[in-house]
Amino acid sequence: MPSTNSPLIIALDYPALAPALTLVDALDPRRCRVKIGKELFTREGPRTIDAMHERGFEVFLDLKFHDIPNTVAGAVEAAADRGVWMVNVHAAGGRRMMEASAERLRQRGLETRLIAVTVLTSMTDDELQDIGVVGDALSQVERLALLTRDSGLDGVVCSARESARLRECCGEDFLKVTPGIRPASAAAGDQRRVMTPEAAMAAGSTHLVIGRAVTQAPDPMVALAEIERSLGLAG
Ligand SMILES: O=C(O)c1cc(=O)[nH]c(=O)n1[C@@H]1O[C@H](COP(=O)(O)O)[C@@H](O)[C@H]1O
Repeated sequence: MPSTNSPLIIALDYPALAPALTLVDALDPRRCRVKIGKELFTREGPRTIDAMHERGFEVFLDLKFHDIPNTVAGAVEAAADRGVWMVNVHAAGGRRMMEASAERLRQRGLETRLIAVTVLTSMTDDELQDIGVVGDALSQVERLALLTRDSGLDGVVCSARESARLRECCGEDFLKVTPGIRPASAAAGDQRRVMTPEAAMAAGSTHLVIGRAVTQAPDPMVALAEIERSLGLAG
């Protein structure tokens, strides 16, 4: 499978495989990776992963596992056995859950990257208070990122607004996968902690997850090319 140096991950949030393939067949696996999330996976299952691999794309399986250690380690192992490039869990599942998952991949010699969601990019400081979190999003993300790093994972999902802080406390190599990416002209929708692609890369994000700004654009390929141009990536 050809690997790509592009930081771009296109979120295939579609209700069926057919429209996802329509987009993917216009994309180039040397220019981006793709993300399969809860909606597409629940409707169409593991064949979605195989369809992307057949087309040469590396896959981020975004199912955000959050359960007891034994269950999550088994789910992470199952994802890795399907050959995905990256899989995620919720850092709120705690140290033992994350350690068990990372250890399972190591024992099996599986190279799938394992990352943890810190604070969802749709959440605000007020919403964190509602669920009993003391402190703002930035300090909660930092706390969970350090826990994730100490549990032996490869990185986190966070908003780009936290990338600069995490670069300082967790280093350049620790993956900072950032959704909530919005070109200046795009609507935020349900996202709250958003940033433009250029600002996110400058802040230290290692990967940008981009969904509706491309998939819902009048011409997705024009929208993607514009993002690549803004980042100085060869189109
Ligand atoms: O883990 C994720 O990918 C994720 C974490 C997070 O905190 N926020 C977030 O938006 N995501 C995902 O990233 C994608 C963002 O999509 P857009 O808002 O359309 O760009 C969706 O597929 C979300 O499920």
